[in-house]
Amino acid sequence: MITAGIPQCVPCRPAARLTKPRCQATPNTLEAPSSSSSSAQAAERVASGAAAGPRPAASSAPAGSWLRGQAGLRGISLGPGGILTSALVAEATGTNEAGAVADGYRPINRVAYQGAPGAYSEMAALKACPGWEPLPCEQFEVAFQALTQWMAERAALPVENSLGGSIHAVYDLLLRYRLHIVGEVSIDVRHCLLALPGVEKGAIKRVLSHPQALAQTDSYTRRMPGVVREAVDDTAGAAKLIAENGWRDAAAVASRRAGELYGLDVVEEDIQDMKDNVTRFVVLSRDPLVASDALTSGVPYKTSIVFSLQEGPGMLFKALSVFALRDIDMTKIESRPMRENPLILSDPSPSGGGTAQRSFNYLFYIDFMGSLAQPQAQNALRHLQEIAPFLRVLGSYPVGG
Ligand SMILES: O=C(O)C(=O)C[C@]1(C(=O)O)C=C[C@@H](O)C=C1
Repeated sequence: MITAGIPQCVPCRPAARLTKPRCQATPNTLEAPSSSSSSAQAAERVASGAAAGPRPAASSAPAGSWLRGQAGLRGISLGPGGILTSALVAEATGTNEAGAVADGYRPINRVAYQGAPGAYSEMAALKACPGWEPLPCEQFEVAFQALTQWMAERAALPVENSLGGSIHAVYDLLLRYRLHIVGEVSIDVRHCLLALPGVEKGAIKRVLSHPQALAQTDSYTRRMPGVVREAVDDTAGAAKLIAENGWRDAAAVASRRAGELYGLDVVEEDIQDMKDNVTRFVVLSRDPLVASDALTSGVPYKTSIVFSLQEGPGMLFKALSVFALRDIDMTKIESRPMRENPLILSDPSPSGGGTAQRSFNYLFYIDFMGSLAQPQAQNALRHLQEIAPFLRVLGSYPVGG
């Protein structure tokens, strides 16, 4: 089963051509479309596969339930934390599930990201969508929900870091939500140790940050005697917590900009374990890019896919050979145990007496150079489909820096 069309893509409205934002939202206020949905538009989107939202239930859901969320859309306040939460999404839309086009909806140039203002993800969001309004979201999934529910037109999510490796939670969400990768950006992550003004390094007993940032500064913080490391939702959120609570025994691992935003001083800069510390983000949209644009744009493209394999010897080798045979350059491979169906039980030995062998059932995520508009990419995916019970194209997009 291929769940995004190969090779044809559903045309989208590219960001560059979006009209002026419908509303000028005041800071901390998020306005969402207020009119009820057009069931015809929604049905068309469901049929085309362009609509976004958690699956598998959505594709078979009656139109009424698909549209349910749109009826209650209205302006909401982001609250004292200034951050969008799952509960606020549900309050604004009546649901966390997939949304659809509301009548009279005009796109708002807003890009969702996970974390508080000052998070590295905010830098990535603004690098991907310069001049757009950034929308801070409490968790990764809230950013997916914000895009699904038309509260944002793009979302920027981290997928891998040069020190910490892949960010698996985002890979899992890419599978659960029917959104499309339309771009990528990388950010140089330069961590600072931030503390309230006047706090000496020796007085710090707790270091707070995002788990990835704690991992990226592991050697540094291990050299701080008696320090306890505490994981929080994001780097900038750690700085904010320290400032709000006046914690003089704590420091945050976060960006210089987070320190400036929340009034913390830089105790030490560039504390990441390796000087080069780069995080790659994908940019998501509800619609895929138009495949044919890749042929005329003259820029190199990348395609991201996810697939499962039949059981049997050499299946992964066969899967990878569909790219090698066509000289297609694979830039990334990642495997994740299938959450829904994680174990394969094989029979005990025929001679009897053995116990069943248990191994993992995997999903494979691959990025390769090339666009879906190119015949060799289409042929490779057709070939892969012969041995992959499940195959989905996550997106075909210009290579970013
Ligand atoms: O906490 C932040 O500032 C984020 O943007 C999240 C995040 C991540 O999830 O990897 C992004 C970049 C850095 O690698 C550290 C943390």
